[in-house]
Amino acid sequence: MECNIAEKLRVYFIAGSNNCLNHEIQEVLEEALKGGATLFQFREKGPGALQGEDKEVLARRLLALCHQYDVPFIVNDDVALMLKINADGLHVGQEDGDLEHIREKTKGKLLGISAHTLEEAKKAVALGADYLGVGPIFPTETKRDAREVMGGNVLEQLRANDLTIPLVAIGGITAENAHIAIRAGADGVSVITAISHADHPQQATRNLVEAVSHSK
Ligand SMILES: C=C1C=NC(C(F)(F)F)=NC1=N
Ligand SMILES: [Mg+2]
Repeated sequence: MECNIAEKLRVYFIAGSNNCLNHEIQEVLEEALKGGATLFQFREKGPGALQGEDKEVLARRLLALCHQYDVPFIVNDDVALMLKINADGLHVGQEDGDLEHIREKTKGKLLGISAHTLEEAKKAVALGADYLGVGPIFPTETKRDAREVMGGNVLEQLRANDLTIPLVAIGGITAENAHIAIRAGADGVSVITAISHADHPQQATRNLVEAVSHSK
């Protein structure tokens, strides 16, 4: 991953097959890529999520689509799948099993780790994360076990404590509130619902790209 990671985090679309209501995930992803999404995370979990072979087949198809648009493909949680399909990176939460060796397991790949507090952020930096996912910034319907809503506070606290690692905000983010996360110190925003539930995912993505670039 030669590119500037902070740039890649600008509009980070995250989805699994069960997040896409109006269209198939492949259609939604292609629309998001056309709309300027800079990174994609395959997060196949929760009710109705695919498993095993079906999950791998879908992952391979979406990875190929991302690479047609020169956008890196990140896998959520599933290290084995990430390695098996040679994805571009992995995103894990602090509770996702033994993180002690996660850096060596993901050598040469992009590694994102979730952080909800300054302490968790420092731990993730020590583990060798390339970026941190910080949130939930606003209330979210998507992640059922989300921690308490934080607004821009933790982002500001991380920057005030001289953390310079690339940060992406997550949790209830829309084109209307994205500027709050960027002004608080995030390099970009990640979204599930704002794109996956949109009637027009390409326009929804364009709106997010605009909102982020006008907040810088
Ligand atoms: C729980 C999560 C927190 N942050 C992120 C990301 F935006 F990628 F950093 N992805 C997740 N799945
Ligand atoms: Mg997780």
